Amino acid sequence: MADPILELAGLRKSYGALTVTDGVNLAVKTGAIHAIIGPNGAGKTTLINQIGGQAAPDAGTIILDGRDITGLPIHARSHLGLARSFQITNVLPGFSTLDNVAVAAQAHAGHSFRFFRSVARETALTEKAMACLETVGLADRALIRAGALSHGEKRALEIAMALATEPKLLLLDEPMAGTTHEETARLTETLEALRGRFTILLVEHDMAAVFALADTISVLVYGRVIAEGAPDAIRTDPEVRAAYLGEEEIP
Ligand SMILES: Nc1ncnc2c1ncn2[C@@H]1O[C@H](COP(=O)(O)OP(=O)(O)OP(=O)(O)O)[C@@H](O)[C@H]1O
Repeated sequence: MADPILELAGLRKSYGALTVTDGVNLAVKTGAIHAIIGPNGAGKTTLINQIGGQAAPDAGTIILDGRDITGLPIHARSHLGLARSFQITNVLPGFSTLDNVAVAAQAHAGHSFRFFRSVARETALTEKAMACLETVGLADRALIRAGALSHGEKRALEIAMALATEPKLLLLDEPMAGTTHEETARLTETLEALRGRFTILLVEHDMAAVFALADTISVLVYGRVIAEGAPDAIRTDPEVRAAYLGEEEIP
């Protein structure tokens, strides 16, 4: 596979006496679906927060597409192609599903539409937003108020809003959280359809989804990557199974 789009080297972070990221090295290959799993409190969200810019590492570097982004603010990372799925709280419930995606596209790429006259600009944004909704299977919900979508549909909408920013790397922190069994299956299909078109770094507790989707799985325990590899290798790794005793079932 191609060069890594994301490289973490010697990343460290502590909260007081608690070391939450303990020398993490990680490379996400372009075009891959790369999952990070680990027991509760292993430091997965803290790691994603450092990549997204919501938390600052104490040491180490974060390289996105060859550029050191370690000290950059969130908006600069977003400009360089890093997208984190919007939280449901960022969805405007009174706006249509389509308009939510159009607003995300406009917010990110407003300047690239500046040469369009307003009607053409609106058409271009609407077409782009519609394409993102088609990608996540929400095209038939385009004109419905976002507030009226089901929980699973809102999660799909968040992904569409992130896709509208044309990310080089999409960070997904627990996209299946709170979804029903059917919604999880649908979201798994949605993410499967993104394979090869987008590079995804996924934190997810739903092990069936992770093992179905991931090309590579990194296992984080107490802030360290204890194992990394293809799902089949991770599934049978004795250290991984020991770390998961009493936690989620590994399929
Ligand atoms: N802002 C903070 N201040 C202090 N401690 C924190 C902070 N954020 C996280 N922690 C602690 O760091 C540890 C790792 O938390 P984190 O949320 O990154 O783990 P996680 O692997 O995402 O957990 P989960 O699977 O339960 O979501 C936990 O012990 C948590 O209590």
